[in-house]
Amino acid sequence: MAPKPQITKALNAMMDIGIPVHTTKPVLKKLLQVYENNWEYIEAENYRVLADAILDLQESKDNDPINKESDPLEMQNDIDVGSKRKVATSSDEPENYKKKLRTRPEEQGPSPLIHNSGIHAYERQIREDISPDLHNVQQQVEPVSHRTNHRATKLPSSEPSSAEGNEVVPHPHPMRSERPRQVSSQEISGVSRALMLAHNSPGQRNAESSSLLTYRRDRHPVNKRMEDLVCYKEPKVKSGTEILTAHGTRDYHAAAARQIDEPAFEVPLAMICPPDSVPAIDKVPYQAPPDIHEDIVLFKALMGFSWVDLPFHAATSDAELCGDLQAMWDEVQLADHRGHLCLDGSSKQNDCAPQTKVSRTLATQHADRRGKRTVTDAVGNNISPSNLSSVQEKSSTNVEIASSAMGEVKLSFTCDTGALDRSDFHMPSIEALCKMVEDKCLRSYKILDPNFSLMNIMKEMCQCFLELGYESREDGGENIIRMVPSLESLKRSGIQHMLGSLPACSSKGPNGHQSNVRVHENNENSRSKKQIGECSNISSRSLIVIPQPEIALGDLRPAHDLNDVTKGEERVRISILNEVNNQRYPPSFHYIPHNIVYQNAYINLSLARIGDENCCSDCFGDCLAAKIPCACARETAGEFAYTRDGLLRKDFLDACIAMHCSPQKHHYFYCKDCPLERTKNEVSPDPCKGHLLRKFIKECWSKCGCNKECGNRVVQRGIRCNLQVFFTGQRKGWGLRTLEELPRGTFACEYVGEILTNMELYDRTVQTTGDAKHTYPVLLDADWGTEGVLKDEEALCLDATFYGNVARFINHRCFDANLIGIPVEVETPDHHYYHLAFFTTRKIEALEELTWDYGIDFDDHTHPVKAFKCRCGSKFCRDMRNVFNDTLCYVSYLRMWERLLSAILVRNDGALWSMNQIKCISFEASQWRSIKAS
Ligand SMILES: C[S@@+](CC[C@H](N)C(=O)[O-])C[C@H]1O[C@@H](n2cnc3c(N)ncnc32)[C@H](O)[C@@H]1O
Repeated sequence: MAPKPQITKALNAMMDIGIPVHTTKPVLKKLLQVYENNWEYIEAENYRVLADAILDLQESKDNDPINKESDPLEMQNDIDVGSKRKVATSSDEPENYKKKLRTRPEEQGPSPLIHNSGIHAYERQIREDISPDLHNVQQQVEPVSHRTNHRATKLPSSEPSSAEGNEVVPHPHPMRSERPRQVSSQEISGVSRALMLAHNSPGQRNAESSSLLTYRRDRHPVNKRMEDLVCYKEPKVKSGTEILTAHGTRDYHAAAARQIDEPAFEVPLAMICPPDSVPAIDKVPYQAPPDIHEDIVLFKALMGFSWVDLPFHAATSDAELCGDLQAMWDEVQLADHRGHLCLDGSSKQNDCAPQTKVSRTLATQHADRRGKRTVTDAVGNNISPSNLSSVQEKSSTNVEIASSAMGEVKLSFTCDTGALDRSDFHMPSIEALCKMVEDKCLRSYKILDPNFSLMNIMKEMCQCFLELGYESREDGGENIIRMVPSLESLKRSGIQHMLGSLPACSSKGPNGHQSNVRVHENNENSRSKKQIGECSNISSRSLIVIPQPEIALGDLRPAHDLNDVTKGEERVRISILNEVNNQRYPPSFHYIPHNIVYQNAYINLSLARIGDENCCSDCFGDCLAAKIPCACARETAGEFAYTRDGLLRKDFLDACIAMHCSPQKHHYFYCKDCPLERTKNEVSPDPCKGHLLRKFIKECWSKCGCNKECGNRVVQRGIRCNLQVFFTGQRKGWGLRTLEELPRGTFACEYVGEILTNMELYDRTVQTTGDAKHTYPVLLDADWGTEGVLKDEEALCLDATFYGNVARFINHRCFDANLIGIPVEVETPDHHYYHLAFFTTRKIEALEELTWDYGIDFDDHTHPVKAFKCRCGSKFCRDMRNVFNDTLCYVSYLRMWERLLSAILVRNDGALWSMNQIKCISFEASQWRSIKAS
């Protein structure tokens, strides 16, 4: 009579691998008879003999049609476990066991439901309930109370079964010569070995698996949890197609069963080499070595689940999971004493890609055993192309999802992407892959169409994988990994269009079949990249689905050409660069090199209006070369504004700067009937608040006799500096900078935009939201004071919000900006309309941001354009919201109010100061304050 604990242990060991008590018991009984109760044989290698015997028996029974109807196991399956018999009679048990032993998915139909939770409960219960009576098991013959149908079950066997009918012929211990039948270790089936390794009890497990077991049971109880998995869908296996099955802990049965009647080799799609896509490295016809399935089975048994079954627990962070997977992987490598190629020296790419490693290793050890030449994969592991080529070209897209009562969710997918048959593919890093997917998808989900589906995201991810893989790399291209061309065309969905990931029409893949998968445009014009740039301010984590039926095609266009925002409209290229964040593009707008009239603006360009006094028709060549300045210099007091070097004359520039910086010194003028105030209140407009009087430059033009290269034609020749649009990172958005040193007085660019009337601007400002806040319109009011009463269509302004040039990127700076806007008369002698040209107020270093003073009154809350909070950083900043941060300035400001208050009191005539007067005092005070502060 065997001691009780030995029976319990044996039953538990079999339970651990899914063999129920009622199946184990009769076999165990037989074994004990054969071995004359010598437990040493039975316990050896974690009950290998017992497991083999059970499986062999089942195999022989399946092959014996006569005995199928009278299964001795069935006859004995209901073993008395004393008063707690209910465990063995659980209705779940036989069915579950049968399902566990199901082999190929084909046999199960497309989407069978496998309820394994019952098994788990059963096992747990058995452990608790095994009766003390069990030690008598081999002497007892139990009545049949419960029949289990194992007929559909197909159990694997590594060697021809020696069972005769129902007779159990155990495998003897391989290490003992006196055993009844010697079996070499090579003959041990993969299944048996896997069972042994996976289920060594702590006291018995050998060095191979002990650490793994420790990991599985102690460090990470995932395997236990995985027993609760309920598979909702299993992958469809296409004829001749190898897939990775994902059936949790019981997969070794399927793999082992496949071993019997069909060649199987499980590798992820990413590792599959099409037969003819790999150069003639290995032309020897490939024969699957007999032990490849052992590897698969062994690995799965060790891991407790196949690589696609890695459990994801809600409470497990990515980093933890990666760490766990890495640990598992290390265990597996340790456990595999045959010294397969492992990931020594692997790159960081592998840190979070255990599935790839696993499959690679299976492939590589497989290839190595055959002693054939191999190719290396992206991390330097050898891969036999012929091994991989045994997998068919075509496969499908599959998603599996499983969850347990404990709240775990398992998601795995195999996505065929219709990859191109190219040899330049390399394995991208998981980090790069994730980032690309995030960029492509998540950040772009400002709006999702109703057809959005997770499947599309997965396909997108696979496509990103490919795109990264085919991008140029720096490692010399030694690692060759091929992809299997797609079987199915990916169905186009609205989201893919929205994301810019697909072209308007589908394309044909190299293998001829239609593929909607876009081959990534690896240039700055990529639609997806445009989307990224436009939407990057959207949180990458917030997926808010807003159904929107139609997306205009124009939305898919890149916002700008990053190499040249001018689209070739200027003589120079002006690039766009963001070194601060991932917002690739500035807001979209139409680049125009010259002003255009929006609608009602009146500009009289007739040549007839230009009299002789307003041009130099007698001049020839370069007017600046003439001894006497021509008529065109009359505007600037008989001297040209420009030097022979094309710079602004110093005294002219100084005067302009002085007028700008000290407007209170009589440089303001007041309209009798201010167009600006009229727009605000047509019926009873406020008095004019004043406009800054400015000096004009007059350039020679078409009616002049000089040539185009005349020194008095600077602004009209356009931009010549090397400029760049860049992201400031100072909460000012984009800005403009120079890439070269600019001397003082250099013409940088003109402010170009739509020419609007004041009324039009007012309407637009009131109505427009969104992008409008990104620009700041300019009043062409430099000469309103001398023009008398301007009609509405003559009171003009420029708005570069929708149409504009590079000047729309120039940010504001109070007082000490490095650019100054100077009115330039070119085509018209009157000053209703003029060009606003920016000149440098000082020498500007390369890479310095260009700024100009918009002339904003930050205290004027009646202005149609609401002032932004100034972040110019100037110590002369006029924005009081900044000023109040400075204690000294605050005190000064208080003093100013004290002065103002006393002035009011002194007047004592009952009259209040006008707003203009107050502002004037305020202005002076702020200047004084600034000086004190500095
Ligand atoms: C002509 S645009 C300049 C380009 C703009 N930064 C962009 O990203 O497109 C004017 C707008 O830039 C921003 N801006 C310009 N200067 C600024 C400053 N000193 N502080 C804060 N924002 C500024 C304001 O939003 C303003 O309406």
